[in-house]
Amino acid sequence: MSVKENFEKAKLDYERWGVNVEEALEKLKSVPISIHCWQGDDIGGFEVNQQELSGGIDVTGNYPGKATNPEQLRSDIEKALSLIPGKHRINLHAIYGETNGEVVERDEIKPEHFENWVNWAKQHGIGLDFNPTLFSHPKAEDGLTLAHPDKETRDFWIRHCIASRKIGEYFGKELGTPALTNIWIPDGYKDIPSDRLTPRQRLKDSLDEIFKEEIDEKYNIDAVESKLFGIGSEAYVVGSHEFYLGYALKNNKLCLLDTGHYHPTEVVSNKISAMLLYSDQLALHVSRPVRWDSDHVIVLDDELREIGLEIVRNDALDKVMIGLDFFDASINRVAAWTIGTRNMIKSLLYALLLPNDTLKQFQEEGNFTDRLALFEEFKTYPFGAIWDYYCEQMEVPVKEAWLDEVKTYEKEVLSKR
Ligand SMILES: C[C@H](O)[C@H](O)[C@@H](O)C(=O)CO
Ligand SMILES: [Mn+2]
Repeated sequence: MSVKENFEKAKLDYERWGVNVEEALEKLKSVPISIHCWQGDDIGGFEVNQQELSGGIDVTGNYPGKATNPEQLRSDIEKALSLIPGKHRINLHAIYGETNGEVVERDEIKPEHFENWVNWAKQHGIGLDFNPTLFSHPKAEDGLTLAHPDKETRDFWIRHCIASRKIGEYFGKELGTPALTNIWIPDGYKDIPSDRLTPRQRLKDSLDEIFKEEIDEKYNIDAVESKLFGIGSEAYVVGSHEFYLGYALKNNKLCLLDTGHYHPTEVVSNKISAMLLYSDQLALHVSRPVRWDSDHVIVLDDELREIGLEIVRNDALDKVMIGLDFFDASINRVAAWTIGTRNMIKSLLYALLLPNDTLKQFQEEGNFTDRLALFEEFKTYPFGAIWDYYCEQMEVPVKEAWLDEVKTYEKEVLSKR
């Protein structure tokens, strides 16, 4: 049977429960996933005076072929985009600027250093998102940046964040879609602090300074990303969830929830509905923490499906800005992007294909038997046939056919680096 014939047959199963499959596919097409560029080069970046990765994050593995310059990185992203259905966005860090061999300090980065990225994004009709980089730098060596006790150090990072928002604004103006500029800092302590308040007070003041200048949200949207712990900040992280939740609500900023930044059994899927009652939008870094914030490539597991469900059934596809944040250097990096991003999209499709209204009604009626029965039966509905058809429609490889393309690319391009 052809992909289309399989689809037509599968569609009937879903339609019996009132699911409009064509409508689901149309909706899915309009959802951009912000794909993080840093999977392609193990968060190295292109600074002339490149430093070792720091900030309590780590990339393990040494699979050959990583991108070592912007052209290679863009070419690898293009390859991945050609294997992922839909129109997506690319998320950059400040260390991915291009400065023509010149050392440009982080507090002096300018839109012009990202001109090539913007031209490339225009060529591909995609949006760009941005992140200041407050790690892998001598001024962040002791693990403190915006909360640093030393004013000069703090001011340096404040200027970096201000410069980053301007770059976000530039992306938004040039590309006609607002950039999400997300601030994540590593600040914290390895051991039990004697004062938790003072660093948080300093972080709050630094953020106030960074956001002093209003930037039109048509061009740039600010987000702040919390964390629970990192390597070297096991006992205390200044920018905790409660810290940023409060800050974001009070200052009309977006909270960015990274799925690896909570206690091992604490799930982001359960936070989405609660937070959307109090803020119009929120942002995600979807990652897969294996026992810690390990940033494994996301798989279609229960939590990823639950995240998709929470976004879809709460009608929040345009309220939750979905970004990815994983980095695995032990496998082909183009494959890592492809697997992870296809999984994110699959989770949304899975959610769009559930009879969500019926399931909600069961719950309201106290009919928990039917609720559980349907949840479980739908797990073996012919979801794959709908997904395959979507891929075919979007002109990307069906099933694992994309893997052959990655292998060819590895043979012809990556292995020659
Ligand atoms: C490189 C990313 O910005 C970084 O991973 C950050 O988002 C994070 O999640 C740190 O743990
Ligand atoms: Mn993150």
